[in-house]
Amino acid sequence: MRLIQNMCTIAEYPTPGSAAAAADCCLGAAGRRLVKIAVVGASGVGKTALVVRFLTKRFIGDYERNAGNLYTRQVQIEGEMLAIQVQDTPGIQVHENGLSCNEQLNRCIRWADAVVMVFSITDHKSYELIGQLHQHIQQLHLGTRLPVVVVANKADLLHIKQVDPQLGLQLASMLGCSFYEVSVSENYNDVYNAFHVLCKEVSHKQQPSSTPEKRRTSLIPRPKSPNMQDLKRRFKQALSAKVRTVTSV
Ligand SMILES: Nc1nc2c(ncn2[C@@H]2O[C@H](COP(=O)(O)OP(=O)(O)OP(=O)(O)O)[C@@H](O)[C@H]2O)c(=O)[nH]1
Repeated sequence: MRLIQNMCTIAEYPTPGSAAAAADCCLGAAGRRLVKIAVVGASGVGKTALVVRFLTKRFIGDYERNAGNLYTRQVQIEGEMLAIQVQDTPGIQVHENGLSCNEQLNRCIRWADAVVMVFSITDHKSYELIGQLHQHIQQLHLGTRLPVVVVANKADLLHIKQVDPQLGLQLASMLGCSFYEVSVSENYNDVYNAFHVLCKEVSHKQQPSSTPEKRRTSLIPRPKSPNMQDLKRRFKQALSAKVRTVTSV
C-alpha cells in the first residue's frame, strides 16, 4: 500500500460548497474513489499517534502540538482500491458552556465523509465530551447520518485507567457508532480495523447499489425467464398448427 504524505493544514481545504470542494467530492488520485476521514477528540488522547500508526504501522511516542496535518493513502476495501485522506486535528477544549470547536475544525468535520472520535481511558473528561462531540458532528451534517467510530485509546495504561471499557461500548452503541478499544502504542490491528470499518461504511454509502444484497432485493422485479416446459408446449402447438395448414392445402 502506497503512502503519500500530503502535509497540508485544514486551512487549505476548499470551503464546503465551493467549486473546488465540489470537484474534490469523490475522486482521489488516479480516479480512485476518495474517502475523507477526520480524527477528532480532546487534547493528548493520541489522535496523531493513531493516524501515524494507521499510516505507517509504527508507534512514534512524541509529537509537537497537533497542527492539523492531512495524509493520503491508498487502501484496499473489499477488493476495491480506495484513496483515503486522513485529517488530524487540534485537541478540542471543553469550557463550562460546552465544546469549543473553532471554524477550522468545523470546516474539517463538514469536509469529512466519516469521523474517528478518540478518547483516552486515562482521561475521563476526554470520554465525557464524546456525546456532545457526536451531536456537534451530526449538526454539521444535517440530513445525512455520517459514519462515525468511537476509539478508546491507551488501553495499555490500565493502572491509571479512569474509564471502564464497558462505558465506552455503551456510549458508542447509544450513539449508533462502532467501538474499538485500542492501544496505539501496543497494537496495530485494532487501529487498522477501526479505519477499515469506516471505509467500508463510506464505500457502501457512496455506492449503495454495488452491495450484493442490494442487487438481490431490487425493487423492480426481474422478468421471469420462461420455463422450458412452456416453451416446448408452445413449440409443439406451432409445429402441429403448421402441419395442419400444409396437409389442408
Ligand atoms: N501509553 C500510551 N501512550 C500513548 C498511546 N497513544 C498515544 N500515547 C501518548 O500520548 C501522548 C499524546 O499523543 P498524541 O498523539 O500527541 O495526542 P493528540 O491527541 O494528537 O494530542 P494533541 O496534539 O494535544 O491534540 C504522546 O506522548 C503519545 O506517545 C497509547 O496507546 N499508549
